[in-house]
Amino acid sequence: THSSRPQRLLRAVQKGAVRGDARSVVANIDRFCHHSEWAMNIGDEKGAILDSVVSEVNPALALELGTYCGYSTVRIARLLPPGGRLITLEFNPEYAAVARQVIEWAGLEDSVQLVEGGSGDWIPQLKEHFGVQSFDFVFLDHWKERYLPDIHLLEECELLRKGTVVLADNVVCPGAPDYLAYVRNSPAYQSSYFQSHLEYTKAVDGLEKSVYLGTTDA
Ligand SMILES: O=c1[nH]cnc2c(O)c(F)c(-c3ccc(F)cc3)cc12
Ligand SMILES: [Mg+2]
Repeated sequence: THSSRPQRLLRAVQKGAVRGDARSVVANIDRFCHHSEWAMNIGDEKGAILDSVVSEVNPALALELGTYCGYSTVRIARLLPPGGRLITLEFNPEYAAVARQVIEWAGLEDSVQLVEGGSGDWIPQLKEHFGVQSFDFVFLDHWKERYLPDIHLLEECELLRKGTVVLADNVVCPGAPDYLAYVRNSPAYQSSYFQSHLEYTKAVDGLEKSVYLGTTDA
């Protein structure tokens, strides 16, 4: 009946962070991961790059694939403009349960909608279920094998518009070579790489930022 790592991470937030203070939730998760247990949050170094891209896009509507414990969910949601919304998809129910509580501790539950389920099943339902047209910003941080099929699915479901920014974590470690080859070679994207380090370690990792240019169809 031992706790899980996500549950220990949540306890660290509830113990150390100020309720309603998103910055302190982020700081306490980073402290926990630096000093107690590594966890696969984007972390402070790559998180600063995420913050700068989100601030530049200033999305009214954002999508995150892969919530985990809600660390990047909080980083993104705290930067949304008034009325801005973030939809985040998580496959693992245990992660989702922890993430809901982390998001609530940060006081961001009103601008975040967490959906439990697989991205492959949910992406085709987002328009009718949430009444969304297209996303201004998409963050890929779920599973490297899903990056390529899911960006194709987002295109097919017309959930991207000219100028939508797609940011992908872990393009080096664990790596998503097929995804990188696609966004870097497709005329539909203007792609750029931000070198950084794997969260809480010295290993190299990076983020790929890809701006959707739309299709050449008439
Ligand atoms: O599966 C993942 N989904 C989303 N993000 C991840 C991540 O940021 C990681 F560092 C890692 C990771 C896990 C173990 C390692 F040894 C290295 C990276 C995995 C994921
Ligand atoms: Mg990641």
